[in-house]
Amino acid sequence: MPVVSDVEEPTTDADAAGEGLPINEVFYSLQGEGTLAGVPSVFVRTSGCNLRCWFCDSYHTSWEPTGAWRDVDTIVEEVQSHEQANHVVLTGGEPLIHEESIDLLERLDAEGYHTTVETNGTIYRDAPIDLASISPKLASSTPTPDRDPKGEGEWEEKHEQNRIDMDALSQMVDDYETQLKFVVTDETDLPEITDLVDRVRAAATTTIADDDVLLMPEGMTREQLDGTRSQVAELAMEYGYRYTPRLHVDLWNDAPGT
Ligand SMILES: C[S@@+](CC[C@H](N)C(=O)[O-])C[C@H]1O[C@@H](n2cnc3c(N)ncnc32)[C@H](O)[C@@H]1O
Ligand SMILES: Nc1nc2[nH]cc(C(=O)O)c2c(=O)[nH]1
Ligand code: SF4
Ligand SMILES: [Mg+2]
Repeated sequence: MPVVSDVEEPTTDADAAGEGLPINEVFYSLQGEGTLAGVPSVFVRTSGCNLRCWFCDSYHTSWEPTGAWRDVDTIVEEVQSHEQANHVVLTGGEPLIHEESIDLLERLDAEGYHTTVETNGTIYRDAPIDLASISPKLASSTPTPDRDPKGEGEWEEKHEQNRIDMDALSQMVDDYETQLKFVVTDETDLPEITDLVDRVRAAATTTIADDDVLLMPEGMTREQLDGTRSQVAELAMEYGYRYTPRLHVDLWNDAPGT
């Protein structure tokens, strides 16, 4: 598979290294996260990200971006080959760094699909998105030198500077049906979550209910989730937020294409 040149900044058609989108994988599975967990869905995973979470479970779209450029027609054909699915999840990497994601979402919408976009919430795009599944990144995601999976903390400052964009977040909340899905490492994340939710509520016109706020345990394997899920479930009850499992990890652990 041709390796994608590092895509870290939002692209325009003119900037893009090729026609279409850098695609890491397309696969059919059950939505594993959030309010639509359990729904059969085709996943389209773009490559390239503007952040570097130390725990990123999609290392080959962020720390080592890998994929092949595919045009929108080819991607839509591959989605349609999974005939049972009515739902498509566009994820990454960060899918909204690519302007061409808008074309893909428009085509999928025209074909009648329900679209979910998994996004870190730092880039706003005007597109037919049925569910914006926003996962704002907390301080505990920052790749400090002791937690850097690749180098020695070279991304720490840039990640820290770019992980929250209140304008993009509030515009997304106002324009789309939204869930705010936080990766929780332990109880020390909660004050930052409540503060961030308050700030988005103040900046947006749309009401954000407590059950639109989801706590998801950190962990890319069953073993890691064994160490986080009970505590995160208790925290959801304590704060009145929704708990979301990582159903795909419970079912298939960290198998590729799930
Ligand atoms: C790989 S990201 C791609 C979409 C986008 N870049 C984002 O972060 O939302 C897909 C989802 O996986 C979550 N995620 C990534 N690594 C994780 C981990 N180790 N444990 C739990 N969730 C994780 C992200 O927070 C996000 O909700
Ligand atoms: N089954 C399954 N559900 C998911 N929901 C969000 C995912 C993602 O990586 O964005 C994901 C994923 O990778 N697999
Ligand atoms: S924002 Fe998403 S894709 Fe980017 S590094 Fe973090 S979890 Fe991975
Ligand atoms: Mg995933």
